[in-house]
Order: sequence, then C-alpha cells, then structure tokens
Amino acid sequence: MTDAAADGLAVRSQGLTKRFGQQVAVDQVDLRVPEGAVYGFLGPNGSGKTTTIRMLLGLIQPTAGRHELLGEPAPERLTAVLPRVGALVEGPAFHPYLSGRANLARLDAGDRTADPRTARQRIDGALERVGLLAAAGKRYRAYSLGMRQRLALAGSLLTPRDLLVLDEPTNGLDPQGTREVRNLIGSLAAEGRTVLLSTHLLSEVEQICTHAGIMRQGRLVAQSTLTELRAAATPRVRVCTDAPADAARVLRELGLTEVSHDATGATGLPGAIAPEKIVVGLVADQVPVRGFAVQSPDLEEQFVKLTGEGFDVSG
Ligand SMILES: Nc1ncnc2c1ncn2[C@@H]1O[C@H](COP(=O)(O)OP(=O)(O)OP(=O)(O)O)[C@@H](O)[C@H]1O
Repeated sequence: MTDAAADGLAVRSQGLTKRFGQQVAVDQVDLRVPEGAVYGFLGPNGSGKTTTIRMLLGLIQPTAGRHELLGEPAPERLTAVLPRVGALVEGPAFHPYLSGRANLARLDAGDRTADPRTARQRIDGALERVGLLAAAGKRYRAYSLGMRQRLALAGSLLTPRDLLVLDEPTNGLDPQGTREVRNLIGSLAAEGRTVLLSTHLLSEVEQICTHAGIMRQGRLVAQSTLTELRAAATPRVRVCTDAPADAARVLRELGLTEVSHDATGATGLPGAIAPEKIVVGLVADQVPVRGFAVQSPDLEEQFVKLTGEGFDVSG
C-alpha cells in the first residue's frame, strides 16, 4: 500500500505541472482528494482545471510532478487503476440515430475487459442508475441536454467505479438537467464513491461538495473542507450610528484594524477583541449605537478574495 492509500486519499498529486510552450497552464498543483469526498475543483475559465484532470487520467503527460489515483502511482500503475475510475472529460461521441441503450452497447463493446455475455445486465444497470431505463429505447437525438449528460454518466458507470472524475458535468445544462445531474452525483457519493468534479460555479460547490480546491492561473490557491473554508472567513463588525467618524475613532482606539466609515456607520476587523468589549467601548465614549453586528463574509467573498476574480454564481 502506498502513502496515499494509507492516508485515505483517492487522488493525490505533488508538484503536478504542465507547460504549453512558454505558458504554464498548471503550476505545481498538490491535490488531496479524500476517499468518499465530493471534491469541487473550482476556478474561472482557463485556470487549468481541465489540463489538470487530463493529466490525472493520463490523457496528457505532465511536464513535471507525479500523482496517485486510488493509491496507485501514475504512470506505472495507471493502466491497472483506470478501470476503477469513471471519467467524463470530453463527452463521448454518441450516435444521434441510435437509442440510448444501443449507444451504451457500442460503448460497452469497445471495452475489451467487459464480458459480452453480461453486456445487457451492465447496460440496463447503468441506465437504471441514471434514471434513463424508461427512455432507453428513444433515439439519442430526442434526448434533452440533461438526458444526454446522464447517458454520458451512464457510459462511465458501465462497470462499478470507486472514483469519478467529471469535467464540468453540468455545463450547458438547463436548470432541470442541472438538478438531475447533481442528484445523480449526490447518490453516487451516498454510495461511498469519491467524486472529483470541476466547475466554475460556486453555487455548485456549495450545494453538492464536501471539499473544494480553488485554482487561479494554474495554481491551487486553497484546498480544504467547505466547513473550514467558511470558518476561515474573517468576521467584521459593523456599527450603525449617527456619528460614524466618532465610531471609527473609537474602533481604532480599541485596536480594530482596517477601520472605515460611511454615511450610516463604521466597520472594522475585530481580530481577538470580543464584540461585547467593543459595544461597551462605544457606549462609554457616548457614541449613539443604533445597531451592532458581527458579519462573516460569505463563501463567495472568500473565493473572490482567493482567486482575485468573480465567480459565476448562477445555476
Ligand atoms: N493543448 C493546449 N495547447 C496550448 N495551450 C493550452 C492547451 N490546453 C490548454 N491550454 C491553455 O492552458 C490554460 C488552462 O486551460 P484549461 O482548459 O486547463 O483551463 P480550465 O480551467 O479547464 O478552463 P475551461 O473551464 O475554460 O476549460 C489556458 O490558458 C489554455 O488556453
């Protein structure tokens, strides 16, 4: 057993780097995806998510660094471990005039490790898994976008997988299709499978992920559980008052940092100073306090701070 397996990591990379000519697309990325996690690989377009995923799956060679999937080192053991890894990177080329079932049959027939005698069982099992059994006989071109993406997922679930690597699985889907795919990811996770999914949608990470890694210009700038990311957000106090300048002065005197004021009040970072002490200080200085709040920045503010860019928060 390797260290990654011993650590309970489904994916681990160290110094994973990819250069295209002069451009560094992925810069020394150290991923740690715990077994059983739904890991949101989050970053704006062009930040290096797809390139990282392609390296993890052995679709392109890293310029430097190494990684392990399910405890097996790449590239030596990649061929051995890939049958346990379901991937959705480029959508499979499905035939528009064939049914969903016939398309999966073609895909299954291309898998030399799969026993043809049990093909029907595998195919119907995968269709059922993604909720497409009733529509299995329909032509692919009649499928909605959500159904098409679910069929692609069914294609990666023809054999049981311990790890699923999904590149932007809800990209281009309407709200209904997005819900379908997210529900499916949720049920795969509930079965104990590890899911690594890339996305540029913060809301997706908030809704379905237990862990997140944030990419910015090829670098992994943060990686932790969602709970930790939320907790890392620095709280700020806000005083509502008719005397904002006085309030700001008192906040500074009390030792708050980054103090500023506007027409309706003052704010600052309290650090270790207890909120009740701040209120007492304000009142002692006869600042008329109309309102007092400790505000924690939400995840979006936190991510914008880390990545220096906004996220598409829709979806
Ligand atoms: N084959 C390639 N040749 C040259 N440059 C590439 C190649 N593949 C990716 N890049 C560049 O590497 C950078 C990272 O791209 P990548 O596709 O990995 O980002 P991403 O985060 O997945 O974004 P997106 O969501 O748009 O796919 C981009 O600047 C891209 O132009």
